[in-house]
Amino acid sequence: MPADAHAPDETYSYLGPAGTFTEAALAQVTAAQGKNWRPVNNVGEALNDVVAGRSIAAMIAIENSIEGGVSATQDALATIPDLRIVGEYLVPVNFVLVARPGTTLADVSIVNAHPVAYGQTHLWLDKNLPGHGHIPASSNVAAAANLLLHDHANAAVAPPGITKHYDLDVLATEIGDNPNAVTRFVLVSRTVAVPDRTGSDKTSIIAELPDDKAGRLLEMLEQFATRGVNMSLIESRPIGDALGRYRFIIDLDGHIHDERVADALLGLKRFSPNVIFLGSYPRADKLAIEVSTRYGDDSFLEAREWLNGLMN
Ligand SMILES: O=C(O)C(=O)C[C@]1(C(=O)O)C=C[C@@H](O)C=C1
Repeated sequence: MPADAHAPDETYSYLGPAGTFTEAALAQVTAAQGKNWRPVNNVGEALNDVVAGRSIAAMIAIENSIEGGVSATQDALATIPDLRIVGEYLVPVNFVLVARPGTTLADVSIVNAHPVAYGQTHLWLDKNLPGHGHIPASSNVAAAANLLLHDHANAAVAPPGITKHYDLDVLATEIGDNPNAVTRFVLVSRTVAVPDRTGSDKTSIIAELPDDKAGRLLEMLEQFATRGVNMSLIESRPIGDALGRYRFIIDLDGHIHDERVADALLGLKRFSPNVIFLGSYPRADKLAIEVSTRYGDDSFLEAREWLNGLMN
């Protein structure tokens, strides 16, 4: 191996360049400290690094509290096989408007911004820059860096720390539409053994309905409801092969080693033609999952013993 090359199991891919919120999420991963961090241009590239074995894991944004699910991430996780979510991280996000030195707000007609960041700042932009145009960027930091590469835009939506990395003027601070905005990130690796339960876990799955008959979605949700499994997220994404066909991105409270979650997954597997298990992993918010005794492990084990007794 050349002296400057890094071993894949020492490499973590993330949406770059340095200074993105994705990098701030990776900074929360203890195992990644002191390792090689590989900046990439999009979610697909990050996950392909993992699939091809160029990196051990990739940090990717999956949901924003204002903009909702990051569709590129949801679609990639649904279509690239053998991936596992191994951790979840939260990063508060806020934005500044930056421009080349000497620019004033009155000069700004075109704004460069990552689409998710644009979606979180459009109230401010519509109010303060009515009539502005928008050019999408591959990341929040790339939006700012682009200003110094060419003059397609005269301002960019960027993370607050951006002026540490680039010689730009800050035209406005706190331009996020909601000061409490948070982005949820996941660390994704190739299929690995499921980590042990912590008591504060989440299980992510993607499932399709068997057909387009009345009540099918309700039937799928019953698999969780009848086992006392709470969902913390359900979103639909087009499967893409025909109009009106959707897959469902679902987060469940609990771990696949919890009897109620395992039992719900068995029910789901019998019902759905395509279930993808994305992983059981510790929750970023560390909230303890409350389960009534009716749905506790003992309750499932006792019921199974009872049935075994009847059959023997
Ligand atoms: O990590 C960054 O800074 C990004 O530009 C990416 C990203 C995203 O992909 O959703 C992350 C968080 C923000 O909410 C907006 C954009």
